[in-house]
Amino acid sequence: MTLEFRAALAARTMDVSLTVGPTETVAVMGPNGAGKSSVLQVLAGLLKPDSGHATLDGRSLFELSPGTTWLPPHARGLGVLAQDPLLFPHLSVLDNVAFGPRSQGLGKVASREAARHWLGEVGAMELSSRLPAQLSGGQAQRVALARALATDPELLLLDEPMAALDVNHAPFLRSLLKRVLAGRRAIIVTHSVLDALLLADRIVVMDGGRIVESGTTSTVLAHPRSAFAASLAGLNVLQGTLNGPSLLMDDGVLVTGRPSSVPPVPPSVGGQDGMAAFPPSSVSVFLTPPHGSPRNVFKVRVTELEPHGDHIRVRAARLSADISAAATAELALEPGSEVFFVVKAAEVVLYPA
Ligand SMILES: Nc1ncnc2c1ncn2[C@@H]1O[C@H](COP(=O)(O)OP(=O)(O)OP(=O)(O)O)[C@@H](O)[C@H]1O
Repeated sequence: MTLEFRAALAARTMDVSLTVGPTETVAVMGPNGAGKSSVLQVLAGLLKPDSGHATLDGRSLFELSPGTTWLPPHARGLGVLAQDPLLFPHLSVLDNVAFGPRSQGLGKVASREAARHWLGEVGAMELSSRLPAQLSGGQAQRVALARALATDPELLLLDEPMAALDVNHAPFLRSLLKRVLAGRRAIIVTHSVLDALLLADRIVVMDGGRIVESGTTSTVLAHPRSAFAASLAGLNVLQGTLNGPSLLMDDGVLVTGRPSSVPPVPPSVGGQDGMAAFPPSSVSVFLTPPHGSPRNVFKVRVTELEPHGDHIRVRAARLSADISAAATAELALEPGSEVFFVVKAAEVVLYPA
């Protein structure tokens, strides 16, 4: 039993197909304007696509061709938690949470009982009689989570739920979400790799209104295929054609590496599209090309220098190197410098695209 979803909307250049299992949490990630929120809006019934359909455990949420079904938001069996808690300002915390069960036809007493249960689950029982204006941002978000869960939704939609919280409140909500998402079906839009790591079973990367990559969180971070996932994973990633222990890039540069073994990937077939990944910390920077052991040498022009932990990150178009401040000074690096990025073959992991 799953969520099956497909939607295309020309006005937002969106065309997405997505399946989510009964107890799966999927993180939707991608650059600004990729279409992540639009996917949630279509699922929530707030944005109508040109075509597509969605079924939740066999029940149709919408079907735009050939017939037309379009369930209104409240009839979809969803819980929504956005960046803004959007609580009803005139209702107490208890009544905000009781609102959903009450709308589903539960009696007043039973609805309040359910609300108390969920307020207890999110550690907000003592806030029951307050009005939303009397809550901190973190408290309001916890109440909004209780409200989203109180209707026992078949699918929880979370749109950057931690984004508006300060650094002190975010960890608490994150661990709370980890607990409540276990065994539930959820889609979380997030810019945070930490949220994806801790909360999601699978990452879907969107770009330009389409899904460009999808896989278990660990696979996507270990073997990124899109530029966005590579940046999330903090890796340099190059694209080309696999041939034995090397990758031939479109510009004719040959990258030597070792086939990936974790998780197992099929042995590479010559001529197959593939990727080569290596961390910026494995890259050395030279002013002249070095000789010796099997190493990959990329002639590059430095575009940017920026602090990165206790190192300096040297950026050059699609590659980055992390080197010490002393080495940066010794090489007299600055934007525009022509240098050689050097990485040992043993540090480069090759895998199919
Ligand atoms: N209300 C709107 N009306 C028209 N176009 C919109 C509207 N909201 C978003 N868009 C457009 O739809 C596309 C997808 O936007 P969306 O907000 O879904 O992306 P996103 O991945 O959630 O971005 P972000 O990370 O910045 O929130 C973008 O091109 C955006 O400009």
